[in-house]
Amino acid sequence: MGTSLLLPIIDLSSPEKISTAQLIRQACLEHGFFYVKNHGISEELVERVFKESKGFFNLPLEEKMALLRRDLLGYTPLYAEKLDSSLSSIGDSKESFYFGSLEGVLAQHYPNQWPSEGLLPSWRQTMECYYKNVLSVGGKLLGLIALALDLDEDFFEKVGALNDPAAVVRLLRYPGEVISSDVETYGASAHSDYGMVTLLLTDGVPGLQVCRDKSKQPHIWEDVPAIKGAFIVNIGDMMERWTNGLFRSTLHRVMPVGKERYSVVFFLDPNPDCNVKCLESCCSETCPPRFPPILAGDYIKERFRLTYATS
Ligand SMILES: O=C(O)CCC(=O)C(=O)O
Ligand SMILES: [Fe+2]
Repeated sequence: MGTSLLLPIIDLSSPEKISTAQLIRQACLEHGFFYVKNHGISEELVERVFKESKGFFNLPLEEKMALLRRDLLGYTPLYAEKLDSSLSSIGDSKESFYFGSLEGVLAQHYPNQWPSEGLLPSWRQTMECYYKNVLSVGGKLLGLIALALDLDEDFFEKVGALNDPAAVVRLLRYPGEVISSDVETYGASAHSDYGMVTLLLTDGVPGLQVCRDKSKQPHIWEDVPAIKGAFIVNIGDMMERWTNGLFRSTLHRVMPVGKERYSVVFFLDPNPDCNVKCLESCCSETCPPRFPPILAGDYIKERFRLTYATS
């Protein structure tokens, strides 16, 4: 493994919103990655989520295949996805399960697929509870990110991003053993996340690495160790577009370390009808917008198409 990166730690319970927002600003300018502690989600709930996730991935393959991903939600088997579509290797060495909105228009259009209660009796209840909790943490964080950009705290509500947001939990399992192949395989190949902000929990097994300067070759990869109880948070590409590249959506990947690894990712993406366009405070005559305005739904659709096109 490479060198470990000491990322800033944000205390979400701090009553000092302005100074917390300042710390977030610094973290987003420098790394696009930071830790969030004291977020209010109990350790007990997190343990239950990991336990239920293991229960699901331990099911026979045919049970998991019965929940194969449809309209973005459900099970993706090993090697189904290639996050770095430029690679010639087989897909990434991981299996996953996505679930999303519990209520609202998106929940109606994209209904969740749940494992049967007969197989995993407390699964749905645990996952729904986690979804509600992590969505609330994500909303709080976006308020601070808005403050960090000198915007009103409810900016992302006002532009419609959080009105029925496209928020998704993704359970991941990386197998310990990797198939032998002539080309290098990854747990998750190099990518940046697509949305606004991502909140990640891992079981402590290493493997996550970030590349702080994607424009510099060769890429330099640094390890991001887990901190027990804290989220690893990173900025996504749509936030980078909103901020004209001021807030960084940092390249990251998961390397296989010869040990099974579980993680739980929460992607907080804007409502599909939200128009993501450069913030006025982030552009000027000398620094014009680098990205044209785009509807969040169109942007996400295209990114998913590229990720799954080559599998
Ligand atoms: O599993 C991890 O630690 C990171 C996963 C990730 O980056 C992703 O799914 O976008
Ligand atoms: Fe990611």
